[in-house]
Amino acid sequence: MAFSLGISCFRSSLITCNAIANYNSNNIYHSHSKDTAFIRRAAELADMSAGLSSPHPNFGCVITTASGNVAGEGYLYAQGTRPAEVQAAEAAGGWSKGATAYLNMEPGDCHGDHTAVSALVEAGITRVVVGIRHPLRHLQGNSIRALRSQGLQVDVLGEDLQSKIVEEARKSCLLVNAPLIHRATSRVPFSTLKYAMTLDGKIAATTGHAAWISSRKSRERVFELRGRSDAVIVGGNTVRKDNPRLTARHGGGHMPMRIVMSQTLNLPEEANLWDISDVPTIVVTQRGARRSFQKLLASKGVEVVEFDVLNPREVMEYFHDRGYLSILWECGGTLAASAISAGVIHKVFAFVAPKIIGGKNAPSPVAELGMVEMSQALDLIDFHYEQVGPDMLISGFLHPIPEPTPVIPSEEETFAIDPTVIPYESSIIFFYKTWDPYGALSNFSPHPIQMLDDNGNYATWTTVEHYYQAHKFLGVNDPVAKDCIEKIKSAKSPEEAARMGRSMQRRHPDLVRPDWENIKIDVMYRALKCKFSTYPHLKSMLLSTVGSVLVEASPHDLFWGGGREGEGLNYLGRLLMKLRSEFLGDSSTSSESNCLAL
Ligand SMILES: NC(=O)C1=CN([C@@H]2O[C@H](COP(=O)(O)OP(=O)(O)OC[C@H]3O[C@@H](n4cnc5c(N)ncnc54)[C@H](OP(=O)(O)O)[C@@H]3O)[C@@H](O)[C@H]2O)C=CC1
Ligand SMILES: Nc1c(N[C@@H]2O[C@H](COP(=O)(O)O)[C@@H](O)[C@H]2O)[nH]c(=O)[nH]c1=O
Repeated sequence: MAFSLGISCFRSSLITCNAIANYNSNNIYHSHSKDTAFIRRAAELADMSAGLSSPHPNFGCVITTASGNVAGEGYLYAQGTRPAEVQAAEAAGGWSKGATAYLNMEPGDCHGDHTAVSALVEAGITRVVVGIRHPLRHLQGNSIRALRSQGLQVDVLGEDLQSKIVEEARKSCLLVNAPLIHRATSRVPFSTLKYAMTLDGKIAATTGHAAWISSRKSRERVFELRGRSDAVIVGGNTVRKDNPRLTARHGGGHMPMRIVMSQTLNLPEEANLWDISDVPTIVVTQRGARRSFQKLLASKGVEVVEFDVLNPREVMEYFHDRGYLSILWECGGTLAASAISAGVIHKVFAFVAPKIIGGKNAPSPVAELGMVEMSQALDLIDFHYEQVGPDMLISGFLHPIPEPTPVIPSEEETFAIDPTVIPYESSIIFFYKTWDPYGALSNFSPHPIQMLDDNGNYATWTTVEHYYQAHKFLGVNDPVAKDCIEKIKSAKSPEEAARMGRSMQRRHPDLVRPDWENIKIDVMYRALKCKFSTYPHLKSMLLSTVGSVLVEASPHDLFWGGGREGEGLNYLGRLLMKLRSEFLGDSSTSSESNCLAL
């Protein structure tokens, strides 16, 4: 079938085409080799839209005939456009009958229309090989189940197919959607630190002059990296020294937001970054810093966001909550060291130019990390070397890509908490973000509660999270604690309330009520009982989950959440299951006594 390779491989790298062609001509690979070669091709296709549109899940699909020829290919250009599977099936036409489809990732059926699944079924595909399950929990497994229920054979790498080469191919699928996997498993976006340095390890001359260290070709590569990111971030000093633009000048592609981190706000009044005609800029700063300068920035249309504590982790958590998937750090060594220390940098791209500038005080890419012995050095994982023009690009990971598959907690343990869960027949309901299915179980769901305060008056709390966070400081005889309660109470969002409560607790543990650790579960239970008593539809939803284990899928909160690997204590899930039992045990259960159930 000569049609296949000629048409389908024109966009692929030579290596992949050769691998497939070799397979066809020599037939030397066993079945895993064939499957993994096509899965890698699907991942390669999936990567094609990166940088063209705003980052989104990357999907690629390859359809092959029984004899191993490529009949059709496709990749998702952007969210909401025609799915990769639809395009591949159309390209394959009649050759789809009895064919195998290779998908780098399980399709996500966000809108309930099963477009990708239907396309494969209607095309007559009989086998589907999936690189990874969808990392978002409410979508995970749905399409695989739907395909299997239609009689298709579905093989998932690492589950139904296992070997060293399968693991390697699976890794390419994890890589192509690393930002989405991070979104599903951690509280911060996927961050890449990029810098250009001379052969003697300097990112600027002693004077601070840095234009340019790397070659034009390397800098064009940087434009492409920017286009693949949701935002580019620099520190105040880079703005002062370089007056950067930070735009992705790679030809009509996606433009990332620009973020400046500055504690002092001692920044120039005129700067390229304050020109927001092409793309917006956000300045994040310390609360109260140079209010007059903040006004000036606002008058230019630059958004200013104040933080109680301006550090890379808080800033990244904030941008995660704003929905950012991936961030490119193009700062100098000072901020880079701070970000690495905070554990928010996942990947490094270092362009090394074959030139020497010298200078005892010339800056280097990463400033003080507090390490004293070489044995403490951070080792890069999965590193890669590539020549770009005259420069060498070294890239690698500081942290492995997290495993997206959730670990299921033991059913016996759950039965002990809630006897309505029948061991071996239960299912798990994960909840986390309020927009997810069962998102209303989250403490961040927008359901105000009214609870009696110390003065015998009913006070309204915007969310359970507001109530919970503020109660850390209740009864403490200190004006700062009282002020903090009021601030948390009027926080615009539960995210903000949580940030305030947590950071105050970290910075001023002396202001937290002394009995907090003993009473926090009761405080939470009271608020939850009030919420679910106040809103009948929420109570019905909770009751509809009978028989299921409820797990708050928070990867970072190991007390209230289930943790990344099921290692969390899942106290929120436990309390909800306890409340469910209480509601079931007595249909006339009164509402929480301190609660004004509407
Ligand atoms: N070759 C390359 O790839 C690059 C080279 N450079 C060069 O590096 C030099 C600047 O490096 P450097 O001074 O390290 O600049 P940075 O970009 O690291 O900026 C440091 C500034 O970041 C702000 N900041 C805010 N929060 C924090 C925090 N938690 N930790 C640390 N910093 C924070 C502060 O700004 P503020 O003082 O306003 O409060 C601080 O002074 C310039 O000469 C520039 O040309 C810069 C980027 C890339
Ligand atoms: N000097 C240097 C880099 N410096 C980075 O690029 C920014 C300038 O971007 P722009 O104004 O958009 O061209 C600058 O502030 C710093 O973050 N990058 C590189 O790839 N190579 C280089 O040699």
